[in-house]
Amino acid sequence: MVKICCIGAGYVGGPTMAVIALKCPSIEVAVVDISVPRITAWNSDQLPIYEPGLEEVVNQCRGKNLFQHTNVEKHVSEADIIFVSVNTPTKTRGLGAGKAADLTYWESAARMIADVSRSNKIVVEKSTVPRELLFRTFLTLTEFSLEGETPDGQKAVQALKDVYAHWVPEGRIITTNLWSAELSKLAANAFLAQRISSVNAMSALCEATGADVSQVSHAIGKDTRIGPRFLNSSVGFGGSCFQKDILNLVYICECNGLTEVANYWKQVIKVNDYQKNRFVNRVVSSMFNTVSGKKIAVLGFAFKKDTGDTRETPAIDVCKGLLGDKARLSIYDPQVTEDQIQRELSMNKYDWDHPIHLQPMSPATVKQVSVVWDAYEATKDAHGICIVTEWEEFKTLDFQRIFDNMQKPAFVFDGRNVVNVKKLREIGFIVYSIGKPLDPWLKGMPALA
Ligand SMILES: NC(=O)c1ccc[n+]([C@@H]2O[C@H](COP(=O)([O-])OP(=O)(O)OC[C@H]3O[C@@H](n4cnc5c(N)ncnc54)[C@H](O)[C@@H]3O)[C@@H](O)[C@H]2O)c1
Ligand SMILES: O=c1ccn([C@@H]2O[C@H](COP(=O)(O)OP(=O)(O)O[C@H]3O[C@H](CO)[C@@H](O)[C@H](O)[C@H]3O)[C@@H](O)[C@H]2O)c(=O)[nH]1
Repeated sequence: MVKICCIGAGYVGGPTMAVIALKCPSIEVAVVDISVPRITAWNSDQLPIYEPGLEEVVNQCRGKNLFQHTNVEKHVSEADIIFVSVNTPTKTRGLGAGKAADLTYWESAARMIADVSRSNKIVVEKSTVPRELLFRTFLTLTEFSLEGETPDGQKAVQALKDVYAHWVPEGRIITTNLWSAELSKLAANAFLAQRISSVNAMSALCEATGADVSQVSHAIGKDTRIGPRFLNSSVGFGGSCFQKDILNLVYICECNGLTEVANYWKQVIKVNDYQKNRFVNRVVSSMFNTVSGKKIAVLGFAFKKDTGDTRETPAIDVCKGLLGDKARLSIYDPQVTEDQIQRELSMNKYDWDHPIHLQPMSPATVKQVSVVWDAYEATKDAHGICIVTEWEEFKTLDFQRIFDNMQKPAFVFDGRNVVNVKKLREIGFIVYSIGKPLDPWLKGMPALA
């Protein structure tokens, strides 16, 4: 039986291995991690990650051909194929700070593989690691063959293809050289993020002119060369990948002396920051230029719907912006705990990407923030509502009931275009919906970042 071991039981390692186990009953999959709480959670009914369908997949395979362990060395030494999916945060200090990947965790995993391996191993890199470093680290630590060019390398490529061929059609498994693979990954995310920054840049222009960004997206999406997907204007993109991958791309460009290319991609992040600032400024300027002491309900904290993941979520910047203006926040998200929200709001930029067990145990609680388990509780007596994540349940809230229980004038700031603006205005709300024609109240209150 082929044995796969995955180092890192996080957002990538956990679900990827669950799918491999499901699709390949003939392969034994061990997921290992240095974090005891994370492994304990994977072995419990409360998985450490929320994703629709994940629990069902794990339940089907756990104990059969899918196992989660903390004994990292044992399972690495027994495996034929080792996936590395440890975290590679953005460096916070030193060379490449704010751009390059911090490879501390990755290097320790690589050293451990070299230490415990007594037979040939295929190492599959899932972490975002610059190929030069990968190459050098393994070359110096082991007798290592890289790329598909050598006969051993070809065998490794075939073994990996055989795993994916269990469910991916042959024609869709692409093999490339290492630089192409690395740049493809970074470019895919950079292109997607650029698309969102483009539509978000249009949203500002729509507000200034009276156009409706949803209509513009719909119209341009009809052109098959553009396509309709990934054109939803928002308060900004988040998630663990887009910003980090663009920063990596920028770093590679700069290392190659390509300043103009680096600046082009940097602009995607700048527009994303602009969009988050613009949203906060709209809130503050609409509410008589001050939110000091006012209760603001924040609906949604995850970086997108259907996940409890809060890494780089725009909610962090929105909340910090409002807290900076001394607002009191009441936050509700169906999948994010109070501890997680408090942790995010008290953490420095980039610290989030370190494993949770290496973060401060009890982060300082942000006193102006309360976290509640119900949208009605969050909005009770609030002066304004900010919708930051597009959870389906926010579309079907009883807004009349919410309006009746709020301070007046009652404001809704929809950062995800989920509410029915017309209906809410009829109820009596003053509504701002990103990229939509402005409420008469908001006209003449320009919110520039
Ligand atoms: N999140 C995504 O969708 C995504 C997609 C593609 C690639 N990536 C890349 O994959 C990597 C992992 O991302 P993630 O989102 O799963 O991160 P994560 O923080 O959720 O998980 C990483 C895990 O690795 C563990 N770990 C760290 N060092 C270890 C070691 N030496 N031995 C054993 N375990 C160790 C940590 O405890 C943590 O549980 C990152 O480099 C990321 O950039 C992420
Ligand atoms: O029209 C859109 C689509 C997305 N978003 C936002 O963009 C961010 C990223 O969304 P999405 O790409 O769906 O989530 P990720 O899980 O970050 O997935 C991205 O990053 C992964 C890790 O690299 C890749 O595997 C995926 O292909 C890539 O889409 C989120 O904040 C979304 O709310 C928008 O604002 N408007």
